[in-house]
Amino acid sequence: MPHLKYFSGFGNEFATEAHPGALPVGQNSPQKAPLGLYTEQLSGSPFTAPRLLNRRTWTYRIRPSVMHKPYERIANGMVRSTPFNEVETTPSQLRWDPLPLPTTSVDFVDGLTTLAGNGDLSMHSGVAIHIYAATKSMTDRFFYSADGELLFVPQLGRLTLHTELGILEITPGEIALVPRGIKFRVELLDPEARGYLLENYGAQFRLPELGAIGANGLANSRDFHTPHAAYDDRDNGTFQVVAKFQGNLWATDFGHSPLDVVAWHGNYAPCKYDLARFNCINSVSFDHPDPSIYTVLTSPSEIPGTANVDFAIFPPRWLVAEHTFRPPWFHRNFMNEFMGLVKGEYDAKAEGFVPGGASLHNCMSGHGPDAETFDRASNAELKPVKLDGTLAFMFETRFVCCPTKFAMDTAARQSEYYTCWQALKKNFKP
Ligand SMILES: O=C(O)Cc1cc(O)ccc1O
Ligand SMILES: [Fe+2]
Repeated sequence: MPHLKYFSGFGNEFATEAHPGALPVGQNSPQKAPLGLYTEQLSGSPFTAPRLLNRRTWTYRIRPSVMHKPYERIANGMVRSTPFNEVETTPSQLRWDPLPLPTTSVDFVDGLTTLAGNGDLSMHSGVAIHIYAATKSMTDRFFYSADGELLFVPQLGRLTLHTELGILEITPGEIALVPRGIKFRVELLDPEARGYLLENYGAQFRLPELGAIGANGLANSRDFHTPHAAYDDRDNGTFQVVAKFQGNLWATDFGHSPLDVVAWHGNYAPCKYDLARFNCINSVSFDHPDPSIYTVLTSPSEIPGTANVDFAIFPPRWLVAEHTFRPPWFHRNFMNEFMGLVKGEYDAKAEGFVPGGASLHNCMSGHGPDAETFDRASNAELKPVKLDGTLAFMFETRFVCCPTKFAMDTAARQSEYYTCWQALKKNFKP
């Protein structure tokens, strides 16, 4: 793989050509596009979206995207979509071990398993939470979701995402965003890959407002990286494109690689971000702040402050709060919390929440530190402590997250999860 080149900045206007002269100058659709290319616009928002939210990219490609046979339904495998009503959603706390890696040769698409979701994709609201687990690269196979944008959170194994607009390499500790509709194939750089994949049916992820924090901090725009144009000029054989459309998988054959964009300009493009760049802000006086302080990206809804989904991380950080119970407090929330762990340990759980695993605490369901953590943190000497070698994250969403039947029935579900709180003692001494 040649050294990959990226632009810096979140949601910027970029212009890139993989071949000199491929990008028209001063206009979008010349009578004849340069180098015999086809012009095609890809809109990620309505044409009339306000400038701040308007997303579109002009592509100059070897063939237009329309050149393919009709799509036909293929099996959905373990992929699920709205309505998430296979089982009645329990108010109980749920937790899972990591899903096992495939023992056979399975690519990213075939290795997708949906754990939970909410909302209504046809109404552009809610999310689906999938786990990917793959042992094989996609070569002549491509995927896109018309249902939502995709947020990759790798936990095991490096990936190369070959997208229509360029190539991104991501490693555990980094994330990638692939906008709705953009085709890609996933190559494995290691023998096995596993991670979390959030499908966001709602408004596109953006950087959160910083309010009193000011002009800098949390995830800084310049640390998001968008690839330069790169094209694949293969037209020997068949190239299967799998579309996720209205909750179902459909497939068709192209006579050429759909990743044939030689040049593009615009602001609707994939990007990646190294979570180690997150400028983490925390209490330097007392008390444990609300986890909104850890928001990397937000997908707002029409109700102020009520995200369709927030992506928050719990990265390595110093804990210095005085006269404070430092781990997360016991709580019951309006919002619904799906958590995953990329590496290390999470400070609210002494055991059982392991890398590749997941937990789900839905609306108003009590949760917080397990008994061992409560005991330890209540008695710990409050010197400065570095929480290191850890990376947990949360998909926090306004709607109850409904587990799939698979998620409830799988042997990976920890049916004894509730016991981690049962040893909490009565300490009340009036
Ligand atoms: O572990 C959790 O439940 C997530 C979480 C973390 C935190 O620091 C405060 C509140 C919260 O819900
Ligand atoms: Fe919580």
